Amino acid sequence: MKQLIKVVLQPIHKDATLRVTEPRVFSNHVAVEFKRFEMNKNDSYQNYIELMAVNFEDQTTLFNFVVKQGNGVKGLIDSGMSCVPKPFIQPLSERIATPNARTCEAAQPIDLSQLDGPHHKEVTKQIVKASETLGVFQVVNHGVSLELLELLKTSAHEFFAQPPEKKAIYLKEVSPSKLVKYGTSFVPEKEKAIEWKDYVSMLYTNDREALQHWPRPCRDVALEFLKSSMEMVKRVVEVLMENIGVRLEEGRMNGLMGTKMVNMNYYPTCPSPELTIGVGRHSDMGMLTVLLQDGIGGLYVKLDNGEWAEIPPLDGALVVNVGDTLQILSNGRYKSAEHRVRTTNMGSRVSIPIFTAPNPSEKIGPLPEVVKRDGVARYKELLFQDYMYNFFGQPHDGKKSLDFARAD
Ligand SMILES: O=C(O)CCC(=O)C(=O)O
Ligand SMILES: [Fe+2]
Repeated sequence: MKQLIKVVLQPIHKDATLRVTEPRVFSNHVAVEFKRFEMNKNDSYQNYIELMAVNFEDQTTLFNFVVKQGNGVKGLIDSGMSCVPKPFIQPLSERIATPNARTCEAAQPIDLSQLDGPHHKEVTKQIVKASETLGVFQVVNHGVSLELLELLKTSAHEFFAQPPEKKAIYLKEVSPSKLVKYGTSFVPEKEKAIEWKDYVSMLYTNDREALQHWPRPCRDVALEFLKSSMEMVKRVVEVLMENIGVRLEEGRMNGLMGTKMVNMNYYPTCPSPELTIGVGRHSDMGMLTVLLQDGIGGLYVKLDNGEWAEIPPLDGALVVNVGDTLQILSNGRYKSAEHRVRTTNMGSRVSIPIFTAPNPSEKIGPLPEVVKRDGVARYKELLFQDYMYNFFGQPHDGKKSLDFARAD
């Protein structure tokens, strides 16, 4: 909504020029953008300035400010907003009432340096058990340097600390590269309530394109993270495949792991965390996700009994979770993790996931070896691009995404 507000200026001297470009807040719900103003020497000392007022009580204006113009949830908080606006208020069923102190098996990390040594069997067992039950575990000695983990968190903060106009160039409608997308929430146009999260995602094709197109504050560390974790991801997939009697040829393995993407998530501090969510209940669509979270915490996974447990931040550890594709390939033996993120008023949280998924043109469906043993295929065979298209077309809704692939 545009409003004309009259303001009486008392210039310091006759040729005063007012240069205020940052949005400011006059009250809880009005942000004001000043336009450059130059005194007309012939005018009297009293003058008017046209102000553009953004009324955050108007939901369309708020949506445009946050989502369409790319100010993000961070822009809202930076403008002085001290309460949660309506479009972010979750229905009761989705809210996380009290921070749940309960933790789960994933509190005990798996030591990957032991995978190819005398403890191979034991470590394999731990990975398999976690993938068959929770769908998530944490790993240490994963081959990614601890310095890099620190740098990743710093550069995520650096990216989001930039002024909105620097980030908004990567909004999907205008981004100079198809590889990079910046935004807020998951599918904000379709959601009942918007998630309290800004993100930037960087799709990997090759090193040259990553260095050319990924945003400067994070490209080098994000690329290093991707490259130094990929060996570990492939090894974990191999272990899980071996366990179900499957040996993937190199070409098929590369096809199933052909899509790689690094995201940086930013969850601004939230004035009323009990009303919002950082990310709603969902599973990831791909093979495996590797995630670095900072020390703030708030990542929850759903247990078999329907309760939620926190995956506690562990210094130097990475979270690994099973995605829908791996559930489909294994005919349901491995479970994609249903997870969600709570918000907090303790500070802004960052997390950096790497998603691995099949090439769009790759066929996915239960692997023949497993179907033969199970005597039934629980999922259909389909092109990964169809699964992906459906996944990104719906708001987060737990593991409903898998229904798309279920055998009739
Ligand atoms: O921030 C987190 O801890 C999890 C983020 C997540 O689930 C996702 O980006 O898919
Ligand atoms: Fe996720």
